[in-house]
Amino acid sequence: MSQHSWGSRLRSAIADRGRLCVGIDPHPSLLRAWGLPETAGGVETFAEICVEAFVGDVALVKPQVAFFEAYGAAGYAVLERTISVVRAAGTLVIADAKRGDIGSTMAAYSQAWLGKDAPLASDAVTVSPYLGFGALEPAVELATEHGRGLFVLARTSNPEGGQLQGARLLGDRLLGDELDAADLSDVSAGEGVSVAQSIVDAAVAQNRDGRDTVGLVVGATRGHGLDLSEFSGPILAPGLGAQGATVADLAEIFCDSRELLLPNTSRDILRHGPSVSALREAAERARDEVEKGLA
Ligand SMILES: O=c1ccn([C@@H]2O[C@H](COP(=O)(O)O)[C@@H](O)[C@H]2O)c(=O)[nH]1
Repeated sequence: MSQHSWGSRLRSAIADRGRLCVGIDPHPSLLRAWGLPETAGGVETFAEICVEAFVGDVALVKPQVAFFEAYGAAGYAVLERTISVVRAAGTLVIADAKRGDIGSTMAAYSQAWLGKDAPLASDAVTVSPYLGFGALEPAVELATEHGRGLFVLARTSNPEGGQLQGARLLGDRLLGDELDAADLSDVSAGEGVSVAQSIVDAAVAQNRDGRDTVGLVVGATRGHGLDLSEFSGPILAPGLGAQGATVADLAEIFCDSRELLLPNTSRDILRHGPSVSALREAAERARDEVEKGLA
């Protein structure tokens, strides 16, 4: 078992460099805006500029795997190098890969993203619980063993997420048309726990060892409607900037759960590139604004 838990590593990184998590998202439109080709080579230059601008200034970066994966093996090679350089410099990497599968396959995904010496090994990875929270167990075990973390999608920042994540459960069944009248007779409208809340509750149970291995993804774009009072683990909150959320929204939405709150912003910083100094200044401004707004 690694000496340092994910929670303690995060606390120390936040104390040193604040809680902002800056995205490394090489969107095709950003490559064009930065005068780079839409190739793996363009993505490599983009990532190198981001590393120069952000490493040492912010506590965490979050490469969006999709934008590297788009270029196949060459894109993955760039991602491997980026993760490795950032981690070697002491900045934490959250790989935004949103992996989730049946348990036996999840074990392989866990090795890929959280294995000790795996080529893509990151400090944390985003995972989807929609094959069942229990199917994530291999990832929870490996992350715990190596002092790394998971961020489980609970209430995502996109408007489409609400239909599924806000659906209510009766026991472990969805409340809806498929239940007969007898099932519903003792359940009044609005009763039952939401799917998203059931993810929160499962994360609370996993974190009882005090290591805060299991974090949540809760978007900053709207009121989440969740009871987070029992959850003291990390919360990755995307949506700041390009998706419309502000620091004032963060302060309001996460009024009771700020200790390990990690607001994420990507395009709103990246639009300042390709100048390294302009990117760094934008990240520092956002970092300081978040610290002030959540103090
Ligand atoms: O609920 C979620 C989960 C993940 N994301 C990811 O975060 C960034 C946000 O980028 P912006 O440019 O700041 O909008 C991106 O990589 C998403 O895939 C999210 O937005 N919402």
